[in-house]
Amino acid sequence: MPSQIVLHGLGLRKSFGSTVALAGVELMVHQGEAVAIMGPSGSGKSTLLHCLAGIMKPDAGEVHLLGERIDNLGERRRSALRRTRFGFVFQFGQLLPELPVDENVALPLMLGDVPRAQAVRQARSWFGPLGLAGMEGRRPGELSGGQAQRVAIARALVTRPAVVFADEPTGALDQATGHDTMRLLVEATRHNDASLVVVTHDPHVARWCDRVVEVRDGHILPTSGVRYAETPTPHTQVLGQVPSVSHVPVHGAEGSGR
Ligand SMILES: Nc1ncnc2c1ncn2[C@@H]1O[C@H](COP(=O)(O)OP(=O)(O)OP(=O)(O)O)[C@@H](O)[C@H]1O
Repeated sequence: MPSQIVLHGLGLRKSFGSTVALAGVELMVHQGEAVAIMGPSGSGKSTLLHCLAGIMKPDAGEVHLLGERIDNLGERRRSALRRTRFGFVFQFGQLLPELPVDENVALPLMLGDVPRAQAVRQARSWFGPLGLAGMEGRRPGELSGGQAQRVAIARALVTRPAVVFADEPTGALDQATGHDTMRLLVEATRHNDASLVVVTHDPHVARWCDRVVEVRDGHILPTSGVRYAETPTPHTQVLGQVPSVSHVPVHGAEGSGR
């Protein structure tokens, strides 16, 4: 069971004009834990993710990463933190269309001053385990939606982040592909001891996670957040054709330190 608290948001409040998006939220995420954030449209899920990830400053409350307060850092330091300690997977991958996909994965390393050849080598080590062998030189437009999301997963993990944030990572995929993508996302983050915070509407996606929290009108429901079901969660089962991630590079292979 994970024990160390990696990410802790407390008393988080955020309004947009008269719209209260977050009305005082507390959420703790433990090391290696996968947490799904669910709730109706407009309930505050993305705002919560953005506040936890340092994309947005809350109006009140605090966010701590491994015990250090991060919400009050200036934009430059929050940007550096997002690049080095966090990984992101969005609904539409958000890969750079003009770059081959190995360079897309290598980009966060290069932005952190890892030499290009080393960054690309490190990036390529993710392709086989994620079922992308042979696709390193393709452009994002030459991939299927599921393949593009696997590239996005590699890009999110290549810097050895403490936490991966995913906002509707399967929202643009059919159900079977979404299922496989979610399985890879959960397995690969866990394999690298990273925590995962995933916003989703889809209960099938949420079932892959260790814990589900329900957001309503800017609050986390007090009844949500039940941990660790007795029954095996789907990530422990053998499912379908997607290659195992047991050989995903642990901590992204050589190079940059946490
Ligand atoms: N930049 C913004 N400007 C104005 N209002 C915003 C902004 N971002 C979010 N909101 C409002 O804050 C509330 C919460 O939005 P948020 O995007 O967090 O909800 P959500 O649960 O992620 O919704 P969805 O599932 O539809 O993506 C909504 O009423 C939304 O309209």
